Amino acid sequence: MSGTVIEVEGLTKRYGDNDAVAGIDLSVPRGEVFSFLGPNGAGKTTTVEILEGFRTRTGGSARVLGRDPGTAGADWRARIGIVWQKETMVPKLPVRDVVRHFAGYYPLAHDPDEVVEMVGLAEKAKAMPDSLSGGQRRRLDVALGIIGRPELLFLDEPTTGFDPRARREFWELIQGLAREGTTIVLTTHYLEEAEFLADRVCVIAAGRIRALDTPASLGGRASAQATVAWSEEGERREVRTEEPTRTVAELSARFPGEIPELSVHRPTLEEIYLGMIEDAHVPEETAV
Ligand SMILES: Nc1ncnc2c1ncn2[C@@H]1O[C@H](COP(=O)(O)OP(=O)(O)OP(=O)(O)O)[C@@H](O)[C@H]1O
Repeated sequence: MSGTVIEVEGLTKRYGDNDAVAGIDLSVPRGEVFSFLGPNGAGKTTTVEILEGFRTRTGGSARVLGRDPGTAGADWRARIGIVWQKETMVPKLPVRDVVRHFAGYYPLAHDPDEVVEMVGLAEKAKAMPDSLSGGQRRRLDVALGIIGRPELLFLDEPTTGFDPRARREFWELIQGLAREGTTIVLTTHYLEEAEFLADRVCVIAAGRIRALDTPASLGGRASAQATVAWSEEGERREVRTEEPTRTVAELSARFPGEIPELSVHRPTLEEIYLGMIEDAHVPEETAV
């Protein structure tokens, strides 16, 4: 099935005199991995929870899987998976039985044993949830988010507490789901996670979209100047240029062998992101 999964226009949410969401427009096509980035208090969770149907909006329109999330019912909810920022409440049962229990809520659920395997918990299938490590407990949350074979999966800071290998395995799991056509909305504070997983990144600050682009092009990153640095006559030299290859070729002609301590640096997603957040005049203590 093709088409648009999320369509939002002029979305607002006001708490007292605080515009938590101050007019957001966005559209997410089926099969996309769409990531929200932004400092604490930017309005990401508020936006996502409106889309999940767990918060009311003050203004604007929202369509998710063709329905208004403010009024859509249980059949719509069964098509959505959510991995919350906080641990999902689970019954006091072994991991495998918890997943089996949640599978019972969905008409098209995956095989629970397969999902336990998919999230890397096969060895812990008989363990009680409160005996799991932080990262393993998070994997159980992910299992419960995907057990219903959702068309649209919301992931709110899903890899908090994961060790690097577990994070990499999780990314591969999410890539696999995306390849199968699941649309994924990811909220994260890990820039490398957004860069690895997201087709597009939406930077939100103070309730507004500051940028929406692919990770490679965000904030003019693709065409941003590179810094070529090297050492010469005991000093560190550097040039900022849009043509680093030409600079390296010129240096190569000047030096007989290796160019001493050559480095070519393009802005990372993190540098671009931090620059945007500064431009948005967000107080430092609330930034990522
Ligand atoms: N229930 C609420 N009542 C009043 N204000 C709220 C409520 N929920 C959120 N806010 C305010 O709305 C703004 C946006 O909060 P939100 O939780 O959406 O931010 P966020 O981008 O998800 O932040 P974080 O990265 O810390 O999770 C903040 O100023 C917050 O204090």
